Amino acid sequence: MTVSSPLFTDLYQLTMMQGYHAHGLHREEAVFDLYFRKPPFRGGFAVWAGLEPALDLLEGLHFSEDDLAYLDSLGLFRPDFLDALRGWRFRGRVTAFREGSVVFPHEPLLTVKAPLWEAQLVETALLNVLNFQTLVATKAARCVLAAEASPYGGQIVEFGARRAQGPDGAVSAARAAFVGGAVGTSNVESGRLFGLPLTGTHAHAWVESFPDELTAFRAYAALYPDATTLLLDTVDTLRSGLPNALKVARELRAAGHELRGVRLDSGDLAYLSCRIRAALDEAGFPEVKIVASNDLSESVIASVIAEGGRVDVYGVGTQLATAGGEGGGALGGVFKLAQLGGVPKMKLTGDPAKSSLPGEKRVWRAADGDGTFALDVLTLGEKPRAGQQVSDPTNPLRSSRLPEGLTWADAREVVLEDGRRTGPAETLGEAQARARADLARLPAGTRRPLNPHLYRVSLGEDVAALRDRIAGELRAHLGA
Ligand SMILES: Nc1ncnc2c1ncn2[C@@H]1O[C@H](COP(=O)(O)OP(=O)(O)OP(=O)(O)O)[C@@H](O)[C@H]1O
Ligand SMILES: O=P(O)(O)OC[C@H]1O[C@H](OP(=O)(O)OP(=O)(O)O)[C@H](O)[C@@H]1O
Ligand SMILES: O=C(O)c1cccnc1
Repeated sequence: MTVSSPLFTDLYQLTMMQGYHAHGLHREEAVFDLYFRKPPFRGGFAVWAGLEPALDLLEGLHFSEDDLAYLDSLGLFRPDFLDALRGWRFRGRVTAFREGSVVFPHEPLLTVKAPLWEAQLVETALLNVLNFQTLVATKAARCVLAAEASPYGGQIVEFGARRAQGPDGAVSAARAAFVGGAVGTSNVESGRLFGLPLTGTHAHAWVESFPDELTAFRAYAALYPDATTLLLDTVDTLRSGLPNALKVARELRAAGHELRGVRLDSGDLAYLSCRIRAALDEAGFPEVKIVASNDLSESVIASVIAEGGRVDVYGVGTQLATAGGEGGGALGGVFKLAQLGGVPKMKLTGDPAKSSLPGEKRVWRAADGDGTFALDVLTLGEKPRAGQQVSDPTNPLRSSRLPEGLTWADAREVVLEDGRRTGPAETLGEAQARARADLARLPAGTRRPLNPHLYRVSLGEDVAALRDRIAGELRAHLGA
């Protein structure tokens, strides 16, 4: 299976495609919006990730003879439809936030404008790639924000391949974690695929494989004299690991090298890192880094720092690669029809948060005088102006007037035209830099990990009026 296979979709997309084809609807121009309704981890934001792999997927999509033979074998698809899939490719336009952007609920993150059958097919794969990578990038950003709150600084590396949801999960989690601010991964295949910096220490098994800890430490240092990080807790962190590591650090220095780091993998990481920092400093090794691991999460990192911990690098595994924790596990991004053949469409439900927003929308982001993001506004095209009325997408009763003094920017770009990229693919470094810059522009309360201030995404009057008109028509049709 590759994700660029057109069969990486739900069966109903293909059965609908055949139906659109049979009814002559397939070439109708459709507009679909991809968005989520709730930020993950009960936080205030998400870091948008997975766009470049999603564009690769759209550019490469085609039905091979094998794909068509398999579809034929299902006994569901007619020869004329299968014939029409020969030479089929995605020819749509995609407008999206650039990767690494900080994004919020209810705003279209990516809009597909394409013949209906093309847009319908790609829903599953787009959501698969973008939901997961956005979730993991957001988790990484939360860990990075926690680590950087330390007066001494702190970095995140991704250690999660052994716990990730399958090989694909591990590889895309490593990529997404980097977008969210992790500085490296332990997974070598991810390093190769994406050019990510690789990082690593050694395991308990290394120490257990030698007659004693000191011999094991010396053997590792002899092999990697400029890249050794020693794991301290196989025997006893303070009574054995630390004194043995100090011995090896002195021996390395005498031979013209420096010990790179030590790793803590159990016990109270705040207490132990303080004790070890003091011992390393006192022995003349202030540059030796302290790495910590053991079921870390943004809240453990914050706790270690609140207690004065001196960890330099946090190796985060399970919680990062599986995006675990409350409000994690999955991002509920959706892909909803907003317009067909020029006619705005919406899904009406009893729950206003679940109704979709009709029309072809633009996302505008406002910044205040010092560059801090102020709010996002969706319009049918026009740039918002001071004094205009805007309203909450889920509660029309909550409305306000746009203040003076905001600078407005079109938040998205056309990234695919006629199914082809409009420019070169961005590098992961660019995406990571964008995430860092955007996170720095978030209001502090929105960055807060728990019970954050909810950043405002509002509807311009034109979008709200269109939604009210169509909702009214749908209700009138029901006789409601
Ligand atoms: N100062 C701290 N504040 C908050 N959480 C911490 C702190 N120090 C360690 N932790 C976390 O507490 C948990 C302790 O895990 P655990 O009970 O497994 O302890 P342990 O000493 O590592 O034992 P084991 O040897 O079984 O791994 C881990 O998730 C660890 O990251
Ligand atoms: O964030 P995490 O999921 O903890 O990932 C990193 C962990 O993976 C390794 O040990 P492993 O968990 O395989 O064994 P251990 O629990 O016995 O250390 C490593 O020593 C870390 O503790
Ligand atoms: O290199 C390490 O220390 C490492 C890698 C993966 C998982 N745990 C630790």
